[in-house]
Amino acid sequence: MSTGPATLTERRSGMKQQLSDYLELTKPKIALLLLVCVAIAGFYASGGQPDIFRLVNVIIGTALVAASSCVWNQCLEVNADRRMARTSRRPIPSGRLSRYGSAVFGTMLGSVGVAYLLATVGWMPALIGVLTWVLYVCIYTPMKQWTPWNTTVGAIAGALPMLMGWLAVNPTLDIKAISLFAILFFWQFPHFMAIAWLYREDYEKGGMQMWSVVDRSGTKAGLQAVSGAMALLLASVVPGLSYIAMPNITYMLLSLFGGTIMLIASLRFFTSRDERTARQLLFASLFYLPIQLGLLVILPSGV
Ligand code: HEM
Ligand SMILES: CC(C)=CCC/C(C)=C/CC/C(C)=C/COP(=O)(O)OP(=O)(O)O
Repeated sequence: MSTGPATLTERRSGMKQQLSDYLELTKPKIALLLLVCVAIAGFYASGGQPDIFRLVNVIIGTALVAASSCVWNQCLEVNADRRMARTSRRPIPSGRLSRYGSAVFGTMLGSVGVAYLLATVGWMPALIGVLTWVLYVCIYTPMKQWTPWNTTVGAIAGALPMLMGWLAVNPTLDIKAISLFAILFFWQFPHFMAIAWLYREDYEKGGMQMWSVVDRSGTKAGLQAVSGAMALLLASVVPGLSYIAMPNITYMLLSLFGGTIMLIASLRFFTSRDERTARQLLFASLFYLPIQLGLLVILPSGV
């Protein structure tokens, strides 16, 4: 053990580690996909001709508020995270960052994010940002310990950023805005039921009441995945039903194709309920979403 003063190299690598720990607290991979969703919602809401500054501003503001919510989520879940293998190496449970310092960091991110949204894209996206934060941190996070319905609440929080992207460029929420929200909402059921099954032992150790924990047979998790995938398939077709111009048949056919793959992966998971089909479903969900949303950009349907 070294007792002397830290060398410059040691201090530099300590700082690098701290920076990467703070970054890890913001769950950057989830945030990245979420921001792609926000960007696509904004692009789509503007009929393919967005005010680029508003779009960039809503992405920056949402990134800050979402990062804040993820930091606070980990400040509140430190005891559960410590008990689960998947999360025990996170910066707070492993002791690399303090809970207090992280809470300050999370509060700063959130305050700057809300102020930024207010200043650049107006009160509507800012209000949805605050509501999403409250739903995720104050309701979903503690709810994980009480009831498996937590996922439904988490999925509302996961889908609301779509409306932030939309409202930043278009003040009217129409059927297409609602269908974008619905796509992201229903997508989370196959996405998360696969995860809930893969980590069911971990979740049990952490005291988390997921469907895969309260029903060890996996039937309920499987049913939730299949129901979510069915609703997703229907919701994904809606943006193609243009009521001004012609329905966009290419978009609708490709959406039906993608939705069917998600449904087949969910049905396979439901019938087999094993590691392989759960991993395939998780993998399919992570591929499906950017492709499905990308279709909205490359095959616009007369917003
Ligand atoms: C009920 C809602 C959700 C829950 C409970 C949930 C939970 C999780 C968990 C636990 C993982 C880690 C899986 C692993 O370690 O193998 C994960 C991965 C992932 N999730 Fe979700 N998620 C939800 C919604 C979302 C949303 C809304 C997005 C973005 C639009 C998203 C994007 C991702 C991505 C990109 C990954 C892979 C990256 C990684 O492993 O960290 N998730 N999700
Ligand atoms: C604008 C704003 C506030 C956006 C926030 C949206 C957001 C981060 C949604 C995430 C959805 C979600 C429930 C993820 C899983 O968290 P988890 O706590 O179950 O994951 P974990 O077990 O890995 O911690």
